[in-house]
Amino acid sequence: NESLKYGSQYEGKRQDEAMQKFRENRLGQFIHWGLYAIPGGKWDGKIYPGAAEWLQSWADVPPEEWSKLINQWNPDEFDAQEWAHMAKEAGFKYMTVTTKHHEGFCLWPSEYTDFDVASAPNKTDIMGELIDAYTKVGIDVYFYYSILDWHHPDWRYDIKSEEDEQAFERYKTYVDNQLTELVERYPEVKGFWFDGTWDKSVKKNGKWTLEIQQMLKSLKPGMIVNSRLRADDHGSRHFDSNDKLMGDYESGYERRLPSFREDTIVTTRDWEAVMTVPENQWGYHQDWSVSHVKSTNEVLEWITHSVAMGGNMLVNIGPKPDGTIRQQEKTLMKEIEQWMDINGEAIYAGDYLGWEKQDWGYYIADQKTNEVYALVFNVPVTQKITVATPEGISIEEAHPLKDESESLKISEKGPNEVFIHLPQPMFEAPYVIKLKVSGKDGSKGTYRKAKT
Ligand SMILES: COc1ccc([C@H]2[C@H](O)[C@H](O)[C@H](C)N2C)cc1
Repeated sequence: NESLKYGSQYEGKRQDEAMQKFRENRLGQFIHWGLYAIPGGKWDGKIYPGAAEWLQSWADVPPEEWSKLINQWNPDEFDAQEWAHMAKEAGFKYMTVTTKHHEGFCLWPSEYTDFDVASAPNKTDIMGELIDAYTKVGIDVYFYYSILDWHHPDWRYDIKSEEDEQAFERYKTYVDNQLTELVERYPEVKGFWFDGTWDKSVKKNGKWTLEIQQMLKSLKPGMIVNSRLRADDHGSRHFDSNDKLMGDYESGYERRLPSFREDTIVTTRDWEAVMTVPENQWGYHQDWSVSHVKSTNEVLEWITHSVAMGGNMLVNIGPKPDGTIRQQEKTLMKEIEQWMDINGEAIYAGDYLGWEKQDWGYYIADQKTNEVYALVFNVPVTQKITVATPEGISIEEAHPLKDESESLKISEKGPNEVFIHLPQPMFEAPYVIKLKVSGKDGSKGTYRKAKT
């Protein structure tokens, strides 16, 4: 291990209350909103199938032309309470919203730029409305902030000249000022989700990325910052040159999940996956036929897979330019609500169990109660699931969360292996079973050692 000045600052999971709450939240809502919602993936009459919030890039729109979209920013149907209510009903425990995406447009009245809502026809302070409405219903709010900024004249992809150096110094001050402004204006914010940090200019400024983290934590003790912000002394990102995680949790899983076979190392740290409902649309795209759109059961499996590996999941919505939520996303939130109303106890405060992964689905252990859940996604034609327990641990009872008064038949399969017989007719939604487990040492049988 070499000594690094701007690498990882501590090892292991933060155990303070703020981080414990992040870890127990497990299920969050990601919101991508900005000027990109106005064209919604279409420019000069052409639909671009790529991510709608990247349309400026796909359609190669000059910044000064893209910036004119500010004159069309008028979300007159925006109702933060409605969004917060839908999110609360769906069972989201936290929410992360774009304050500023790569386009550089600020969804709050910033004193450091005119490219913000204060300079648009509709001057609503979107960040203020959202953090008030979501906090009021008990949902923790986090801010997404893109370091990459296609609008700001001092942004640089790389630092190759004295002029670049001076410009980027001005840009760093702009960012520091905006981040300070966001925490001071919205002190209930719980943490920051940084993005747009892959370019050389940021990788050459690892010290700055640590200073941002330290500044935020001094502004608000307990503040949570993702690994994607950080570069170390040598430009290594997320993990420093000694392979130590930087930031408070790993945020490398974007539209992909760790594998139970190869990646159980993730269970030794806090992490969060983020996912889109279409294959790859974060901002509003008017034509979702351009790619596969995940069904509710697919989204539920993403959520379950993340929690079963000891991580969090942010499910994304991309609101329309008028401030309303598209029907597919409203339906999805309603269906998540219906499933979470019955099965949320297996998700909230859920964690990695470590029993042998089975093809029928996932195990989740409750961090606090030590209850064990089997979440069945792949219906077995044998009409029973195999549960193989570690030495000395056995399954006493099995009750479906749908109706806990029901008991499922358990039969011996072999040493430390039982069958749990599933009800007929087979079910259409992920079926969650609460297992009553006994252990040789009297523990509740939750075998927690993560295979690293
Ligand atoms: C270069 O590939 C990228 C770059 C940025 C992203 C951005 C998306 O716009 C969205 O904000 C996602 C969370 N982020 C990683 C996605 C893919």
